[in-house]
Amino acid sequence: MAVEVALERLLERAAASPIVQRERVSLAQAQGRVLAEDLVATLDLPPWPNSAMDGYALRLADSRGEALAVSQRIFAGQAPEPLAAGTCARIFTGAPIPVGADCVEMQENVVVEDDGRVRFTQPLAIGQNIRPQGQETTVGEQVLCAGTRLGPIELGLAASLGCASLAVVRKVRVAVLSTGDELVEPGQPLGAGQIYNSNRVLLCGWLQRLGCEVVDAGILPDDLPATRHCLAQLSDVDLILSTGGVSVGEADFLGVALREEGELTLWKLAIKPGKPLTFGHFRGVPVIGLPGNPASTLVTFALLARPYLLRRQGVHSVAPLTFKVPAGFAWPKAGSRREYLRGRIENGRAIIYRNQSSGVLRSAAWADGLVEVLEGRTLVEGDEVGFIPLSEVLG
Ligand SMILES: Nc1nc2c(c(=O)[nH]1)N[C@H]1C(S)=C(S)[C@@H](COP(=O)(O)OP(=O)(O)OC[C@H]3O[C@@H](n4cnc5c(N)ncnc54)[C@H](O)[C@@H]3O)O[C@H]1N2
Ligand code: MOO
Ligand SMILES: [Mg+2]
Repeated sequence: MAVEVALERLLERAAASPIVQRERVSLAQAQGRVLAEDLVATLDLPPWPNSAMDGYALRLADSRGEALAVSQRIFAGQAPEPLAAGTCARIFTGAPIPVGADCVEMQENVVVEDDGRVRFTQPLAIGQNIRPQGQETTVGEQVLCAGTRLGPIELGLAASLGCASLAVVRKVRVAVLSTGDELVEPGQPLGAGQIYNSNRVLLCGWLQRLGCEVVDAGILPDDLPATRHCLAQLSDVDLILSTGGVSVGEADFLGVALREEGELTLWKLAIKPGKPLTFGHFRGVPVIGLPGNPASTLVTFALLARPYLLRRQGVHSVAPLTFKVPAGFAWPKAGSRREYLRGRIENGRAIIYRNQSSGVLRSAAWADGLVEVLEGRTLVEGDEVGFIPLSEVLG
């Protein structure tokens, strides 16, 4: 199955079981969460016309070559008096424009005479250097729509409108399960045939950055009854996200358990790394089985599980931006699966890490992005490839 078809199916399933509960959280807690209702402006921004420059506010009609006396000084944070006819006001950036003034001249363009009067030497225009009331938004306007993922910019915008808290979608509860008899947690001694569990910390950290509630379900041995038992225990989560045990080996039991007691919807995608990615349900609970090789885990989480989790929370735009860049490498042999190589941009071209084995997580630590080579494609240097910055998918 092609990657885009698998993604479409996953997103359909996600949209069919949206997280509907919502909660109100402070702006500080809203980082990475998803807005549950439209944010509508309850004030104009700016709330009143204000000066864009340090200078002098005046009524254009008063500047007939005559120098004007300064009748008041207005700083940001002050409420000015109406402007006395035939005078100007000293004004600073961000200060409210006094009633009666219709333009601001920056101080660099005026001559202050010995008696303190101000002469305007340059042509002036009505509205000059004035930021009008409501230029950014007016009361009642929709500023952010429900389903927007909240980052520092959106939260800054909400703060500018005076919001101290926002209604967000409840966190998705995700159980992280590492399967494999060979796995040992860092800090423990390593026995014969064992390796350290790297996927657990990778996924738990990534999910937290995504705004999920992580349930660490630990290490699961390669054993069918244990797999069944473990999946059955995780009945109260929104998603079981496992690694390993999805290929065709005699110790790969996740797919077997799903076939027996649930539903196996997706398996074997035309993606490299990540072919055995598995999606299904166990007694009604959605399960995404990521392949165990760490680079496969990373690629399939970024391109399939992450969009699924965002869509469950009602996010509309879930696909990462892909840039077109010239390849700085040749690809003489076409593959039958779409490849996501760990790479970087150097001198405007995509280059790839020397070892693209799906067991080599170091390739991703070296990389700034995933270089997409379509199935059936060969490349010579300079041909176009896709580039997905890791920063697009890691947050
Ligand atoms: N005969 C075939 N063998 C394999 C196929 C195939 O089509 N036919 N597919 C290969 C591909 S592609 C992949 S990817 C792997 C996926 O295997 P599983 O998802 O079943 O994962 P495991 O076999 O359990 O582990 C694979 C590999 O990753 C290491 N691993 C697992 N979990 C972790 C972890 N938490 N931290 C670090 N490393 C982990 C594990 O030790 C294995 O080396 O199957 C191929 N085989
Ligand atoms: O798909 Mo596997 O992830 O090539 O190694
Ligand atoms: Mg296996």
